[in-house]
Amino acid sequence: MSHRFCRVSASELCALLRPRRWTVVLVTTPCFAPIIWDGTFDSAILDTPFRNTTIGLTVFAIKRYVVFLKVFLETADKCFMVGHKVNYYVFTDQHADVPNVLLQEGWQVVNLEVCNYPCWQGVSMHRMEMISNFSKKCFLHEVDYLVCLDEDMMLSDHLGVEILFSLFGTLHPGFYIADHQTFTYEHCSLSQAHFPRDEGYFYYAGGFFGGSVLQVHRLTKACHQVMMVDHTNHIEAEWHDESHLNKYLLCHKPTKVLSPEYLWDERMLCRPPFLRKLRYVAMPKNHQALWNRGENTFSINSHMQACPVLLTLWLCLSGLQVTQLCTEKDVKAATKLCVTAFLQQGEHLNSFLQGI
Ligand SMILES: CC(=O)N[C@H]1[C@@H](OP(=O)(O)OP(=O)(O)OC[C@H]2O[C@@H](n3ccc(=O)[nH]c3=O)[C@H](O)[C@@H]2O)O[C@H](CO)[C@H](O)[C@@H]1O
Ligand SMILES: [Mn+2]
Repeated sequence: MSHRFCRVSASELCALLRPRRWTVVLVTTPCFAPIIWDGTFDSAILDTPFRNTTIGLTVFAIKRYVVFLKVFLETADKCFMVGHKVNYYVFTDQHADVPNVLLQEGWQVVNLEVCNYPCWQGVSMHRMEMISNFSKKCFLHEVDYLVCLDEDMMLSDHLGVEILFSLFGTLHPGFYIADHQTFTYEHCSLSQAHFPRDEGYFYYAGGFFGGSVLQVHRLTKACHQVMMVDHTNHIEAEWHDESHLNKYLLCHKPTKVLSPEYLWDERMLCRPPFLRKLRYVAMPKNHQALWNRGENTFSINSHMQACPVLLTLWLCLSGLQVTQLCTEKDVKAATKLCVTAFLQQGEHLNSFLQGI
């Protein structure tokens, strides 16, 4: 009987056994859907089967959000689906202010006239209705896939066909390493977005989802319908369309999941070393300037009383001034991100809390 050992010197053996600084990231969901990170795909191989594919990108620039459009389009032109055919669908009520951005040959911007809603929640939530309506009316005949993005963001690295599949969602950057218990699913049992606490593996971001036109049509139609049921019952899910998107993706598992490379906010979050690329990042946003004076104004005191430690903590971590948290939405976002801060800064926070 022969022993088949390979010859390894003592120093090589030491090197092999020495623990390395590996970072383990999840690359499939429990349903075996791939989770897309840098290094898990090869664009050169993937581009060929998608050669004749047309991709539709939906983006909303309603009211003052039109100010973000120029940078959004300019950066998308450089990074989004390079080498493939893209139709940009810009839903807007501000036609006169849509910038004339020179795009790659064959690409086009299609302006879609839509109405606005008095508050930002209304605009954000009605995106589902508008995407659903236009999917049926034209997208189904014009493109193969739809990518539905927030517009107050910019592309900062390659974002290509590796994301395409029948239905995909993006891990929310605030919760990709968070404990399942902290996910901000809708816990009010009266809402259609209600999510039992012991279900769901991932928390998805409202600002980046997509898939085949048929699947996106189904998703947006279903989300709109349940939001209307909530509306009739005078209920609004805490995270609006994002809450309903999460509920939908619990019941209809995505076939691909995008890592937080595909949605990040450098001002709010510490970038971990394993996040090798940031492909789509938040632009700085001043809510006061975006909204009309008096609209959505909010007194911080009531929330500070409700949750003073969380808010103080978040303010310290983010370096924000109290005066910058001027709207209810800001404070909600602060509280949501505070959970992340707790998880990411664990050690520091313990000592910080002891000092309070
Ligand atoms: C990055 C991300 O995951 N963002 C989600 C998050 O908040 P965000 O704080 O990112 O929401 P937001 O203020 O960016 O609003 C969502 C989007 O609606 C559009 N818009 C909004 C208001 C307006 O007056 N005009 C206008 O055009 C615009 O395209 C914007 O990007 O949670 C929201 C629901 O609470 C949505 O699910 C967002 O997609
Ligand atoms: Mn946004």
